[in-house]
Amino acid sequence: MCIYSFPPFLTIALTGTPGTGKTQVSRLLEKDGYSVLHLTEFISEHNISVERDQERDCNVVDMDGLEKAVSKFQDKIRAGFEKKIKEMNFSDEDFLRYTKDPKNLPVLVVESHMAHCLCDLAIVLRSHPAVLKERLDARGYSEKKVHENVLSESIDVILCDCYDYCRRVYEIDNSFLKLSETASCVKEIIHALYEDEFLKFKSYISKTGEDNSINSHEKQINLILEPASGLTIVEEEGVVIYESEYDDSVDETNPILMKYVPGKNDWSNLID
Ligand SMILES: Nc1ncnc2c1ncn2[C@@H]1O[C@H](COP(=O)(O)OP(=O)(O)OP(=O)(O)O)[C@@H](O)[C@H]1O
Repeated sequence: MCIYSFPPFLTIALTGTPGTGKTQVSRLLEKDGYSVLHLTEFISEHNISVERDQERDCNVVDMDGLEKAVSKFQDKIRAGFEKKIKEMNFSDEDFLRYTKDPKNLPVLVVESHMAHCLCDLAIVLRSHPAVLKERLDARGYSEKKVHENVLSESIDVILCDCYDYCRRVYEIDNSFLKLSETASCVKEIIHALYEDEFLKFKSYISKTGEDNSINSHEKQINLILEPASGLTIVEEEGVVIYESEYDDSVDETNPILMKYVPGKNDWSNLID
């Protein structure tokens, strides 16, 4: 589920099969000043696991409880950004320049192999199965657990999930990238995505004649953007919420799916 206001606050999933580097890469982002939520830590801090799956050697999570807790956390971070922005009298151009600094970017990166279930935008880290196997073996995982994860990466399980849950999905194959290079790719996508969503929302507002001043936060502006099929629009108190039906009927969902090739992407393709 996502809620739109202007300027947009985006929640972006950094997802991928275990071992693809989400934790390490997100630590690098954090160091640079990006807001990051590490879901696994968040779940244990908030006691959201309901039981232990002994066979799979992992915790079973209460997804409703998790969604509520993340949404509360997201509201807190968003309010912090909005308070800061409100105090400054930016033009749109100045605002975009200001958000080039990660500390000022109204984006929350949620890092976990299930982060995409909570976000409508996703960056998927991918690694060649042979590379992934090496990394997971080095962690001392059981043969069964390594096999399950390598198989899952081979048949695009997380990517397919993203395709169901999210409206925009980006893949980065980091098999032959350094961690810092992977982090640079992620940063480039985050900023391009933010700018694109900002301009798209702005253009919508201009067309509909809504108040387009970025200081008009008191009133959240109605933004009716075309949802990907499979998403329904719900309007609550002037805020538009896109709800995805998380069931088999959404397999016709058509998010933008892009492979990120460092230095080769033409971001004008981002605009749908
Ligand atoms: N180019 C690379 N990109 C990502 N990880 C890399 C790379 N090269 C080596 N690694 C190593 O692979 C491992 C990835 O572990 P990490 O915990 O970040 O993965 P993860 O996707 O967060 O896994 P989990 O979901 O289990 O937390 C680390 O030990 C990291 O140093």
